Amino acid sequence: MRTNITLEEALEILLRQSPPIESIHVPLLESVGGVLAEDVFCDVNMPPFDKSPLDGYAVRSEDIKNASRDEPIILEVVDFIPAGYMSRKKVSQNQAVRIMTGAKLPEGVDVVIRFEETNFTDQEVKIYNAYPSGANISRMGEDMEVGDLVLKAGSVIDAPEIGILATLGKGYVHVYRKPRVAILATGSELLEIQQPLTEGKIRNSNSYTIAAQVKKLGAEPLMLGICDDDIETIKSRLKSTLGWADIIITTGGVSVGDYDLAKEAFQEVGAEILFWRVKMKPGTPIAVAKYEDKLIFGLSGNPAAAYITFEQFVRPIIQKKAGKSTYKFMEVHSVLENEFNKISSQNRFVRAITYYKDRKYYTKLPEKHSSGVLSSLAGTNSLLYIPAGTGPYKAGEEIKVQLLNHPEVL
Ligand SMILES: Nc1nc2c(c(=O)[nH]1)N[C@H]1C(S)=C(S)[C@@H](COP(=O)(O)OP(=O)(O)OC[C@H]3O[C@@H](n4cnc5c(N)ncnc54)[C@H](O)[C@@H]3O)O[C@H]1N2
Ligand code: MOO
Ligand SMILES: [Mg+2]
Repeated sequence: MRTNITLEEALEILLRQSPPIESIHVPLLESVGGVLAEDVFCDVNMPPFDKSPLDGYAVRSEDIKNASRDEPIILEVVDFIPAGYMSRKKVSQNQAVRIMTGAKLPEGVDVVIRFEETNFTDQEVKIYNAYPSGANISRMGEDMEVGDLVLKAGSVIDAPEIGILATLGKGYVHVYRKPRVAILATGSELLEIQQPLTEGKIRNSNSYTIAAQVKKLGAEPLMLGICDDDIETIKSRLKSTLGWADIIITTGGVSVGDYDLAKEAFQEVGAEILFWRVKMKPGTPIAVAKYEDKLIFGLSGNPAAAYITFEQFVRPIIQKKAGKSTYKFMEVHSVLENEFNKISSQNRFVRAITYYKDRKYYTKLPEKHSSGVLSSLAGTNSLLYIPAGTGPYKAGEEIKVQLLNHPEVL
């Protein structure tokens, strides 16, 4: 078992263990928020024909090359084309057709002129300017052409992707199945959230925080509830979900206490511990085990430690298993608004509120930041990363923060 490893080593070990899960075929609209499991190539030119982008007159540039305000050219109007219809006529010398936005251009024309720049009757149209050949025409294939790779496997499906797939006539699409994430809170001090508090006990907040984090990523959480610090109970809960889950997350019981039994339980159900303890605060004692193609994350019981280690380690793995190709947080330079005096011997993540104003990022740190404090995580959207041995940081200093709502390419 590897121990006391760096953040980078931990992430590398985890990413290596996490190929995407299988794909499923779903109706188009059910794929919103999912990850595309296939490259999508264009099999029809868009637009499929040269079309008018304006309501106006389609003409031949040749006929109007001498047009001017003083000496307009008069063309005979030979047809009228609404969108969705086609003209059977070929436009000849000194002729024009009245054409609506989206309609297919008739043969012979090479320019469209908007109504506002003309004067017209039912029979004729006056043109006051010359236009180069090709002016105001949407060319066949200018949006997408047959053979173009329009969407790559690994892209997240949002509204524009749905529109593209619809354009290509795809009623069904291959997406990766949502990762299934089981969540178990260990600790004999824990009560279910509706239970009244009794002496020495606290309510299980971790399972809910983590289920919310899982849901936010579009994965499927399953809360396994709470269980005592008893190895047989922990093992039986793990076994009950090994068949269903792609990822299991436990909280509590990963440090060195007499009742910290998570690691032993992982091993006794047949999982191999990949590492225990990472050089970071909070969440140092994180333990991760592998069982077949599943990962079991043993996160610290301390609420902020569990939250932050989820964001650093579980989140990229859920995203990679979900088929995403982007799973690293966006990091930005920001101006620290209040000082941070603690000098840490460990790499440290500090919860933060970062906002953008007048073309700069600014970051505020809440007063409380210990790993057992949950309340001050509320409203935070970023993490200040403090490498071991650096600091103290003064107000006004430039720092780097991770923005938790902006994953980018690894
Ligand atoms: N002798 C040492 N003691 C500790 C060390 C150490 O290095 N040497 N490390 C400390 C650090 S750092 C952390 S982090 C914690 C990790 O503890 P565990 O993962 O073993 O978690 P527990 O002991 O079970 O609980 C810690 C804390 O969190 C509360 N908790 C647990 N589960 C929940 C839950 N579901 N919802 C809300 N709160 C929960 C629990 O009551 C404890 O207060 O170990 C230090 N000790
Ligand atoms: O590593 Mo421990 O995270 O909470 O202080
Ligand atoms: Mg403990």
